[in-house]
Amino acid sequence: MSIPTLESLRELGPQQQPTYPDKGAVTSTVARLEALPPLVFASECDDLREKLAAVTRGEAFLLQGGDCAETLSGVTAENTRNKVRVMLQMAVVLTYAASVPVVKLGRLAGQYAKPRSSDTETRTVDGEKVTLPAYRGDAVNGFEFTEAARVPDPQRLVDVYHASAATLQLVRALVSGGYADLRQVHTWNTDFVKGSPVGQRYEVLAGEIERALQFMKAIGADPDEFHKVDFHLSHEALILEYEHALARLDSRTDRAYGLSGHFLWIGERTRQLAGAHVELLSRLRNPIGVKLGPTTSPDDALALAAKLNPANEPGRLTFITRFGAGKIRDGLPHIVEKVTAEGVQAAWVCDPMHGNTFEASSGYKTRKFEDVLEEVQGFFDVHRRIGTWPGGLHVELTGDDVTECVGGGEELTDLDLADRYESVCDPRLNRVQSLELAFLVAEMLRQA
Ligand SMILES: O=C[C@H](O)[C@H](O)COP(=O)(O)O
Ligand SMILES: C=C(OP(=O)(O)O)C(=O)O
Ligand SMILES: [Mn+2]
Repeated sequence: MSIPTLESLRELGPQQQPTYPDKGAVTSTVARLEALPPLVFASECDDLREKLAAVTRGEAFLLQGGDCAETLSGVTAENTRNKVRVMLQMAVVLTYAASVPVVKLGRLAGQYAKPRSSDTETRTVDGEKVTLPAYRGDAVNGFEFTEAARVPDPQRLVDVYHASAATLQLVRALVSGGYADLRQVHTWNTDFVKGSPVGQRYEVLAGEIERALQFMKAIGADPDEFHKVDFHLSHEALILEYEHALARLDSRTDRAYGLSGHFLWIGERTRQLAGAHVELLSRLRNPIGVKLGPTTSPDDALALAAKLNPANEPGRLTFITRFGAGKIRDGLPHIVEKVTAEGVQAAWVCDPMHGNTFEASSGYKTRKFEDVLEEVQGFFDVHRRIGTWPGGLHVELTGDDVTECVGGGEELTDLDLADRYESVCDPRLNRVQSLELAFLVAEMLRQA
């Protein structure tokens, strides 16, 4: 299938796009991006598609996680390593406690553009109400609350490309250079997390794994799987100029791939069947996802599957449901039932974050750990009742000790949010909360 032109996509009236004041600068940025090499390889996307086919068949579990919004200034070795590390710890917990292979997928190296519910943001500055364009992610404009920062600048797309390349390079080094080797299972448990109750629980599990590895070594078994780990990268394919410029024909097969990341997803606000995002991703060969919120009808899901995966190939399409803790038990079943009854091949993944956001009395956007957990439990219960496989978890998390979501074992409250609230968009689980979630989900998985 050919790649549609950028012009034809723009004619579809895409949602959630920046309004760039300087059209000439957009044209030259797109030309620059088109000339740059792809960030990932088509064969890596194919590998991930195979792994997601195993998820679709109920033979593996997907762990997808990372920031709501990456920032250009956040591209440091420490920040990236911390995110990879918490994902590795969570994956080990899930794999070991539930005996299920875990497919690891970062919301990383490209997650820089944000859809917003309002085009503007109003704050009180020096006693006066000031309204400016909303922050739409570092790919679009600056977070700083000034008129100048909030003007969309296409040059940022090139900055995002280079920041993603740097992140990718570091992730590849961490993954292939020994850091992700299973024999490092103890060394991932460091600093603040190590002393926490969940860190101690992890320590016990890591000890068991180490003994098992020593036993394997003693009997002469040392499979490759202990030394290397697969880790793929994903982001929401939102800004058409960027995604289109990095859509390339694969020389092996002459098929089009979106080579800005391995897995691309379509957000809740841009999943219109006749919209530009669905059109572009329908032409790309990557494994792709679509977020499904509480307004989705079973027919919407079927139509999306028909358009995005006409060959009904397992691994190609992942539905990421994000209903909210109070809606999932009523809203999800009829979608899963109808999609399953029609024989549609799709992986089902739970995003327990985006339906559970609220504003704390302190004004911070937050989520309750208990709501996150309740949505995951609802997701597992629905799939168990229908007999379908709860294929994975999609979470906003960070490897740092932030205070953005309330609750959890540390019992963070509204009053704690100001201590270390660093997200520029949605609140993320911190490292302790992430690990706690992994243990709780492992228990649900064991029962599934
Ligand atoms: O990450 C998702 C969206 O960009 C985010 O939830 C939008 O939040 P808003 O309602 O503050 O715009
Ligand atoms: C924008 C996001 O989610 P959704 O499209 O589900 O609102 C997100 O994943 O950050
Ligand atoms: Mn988000």
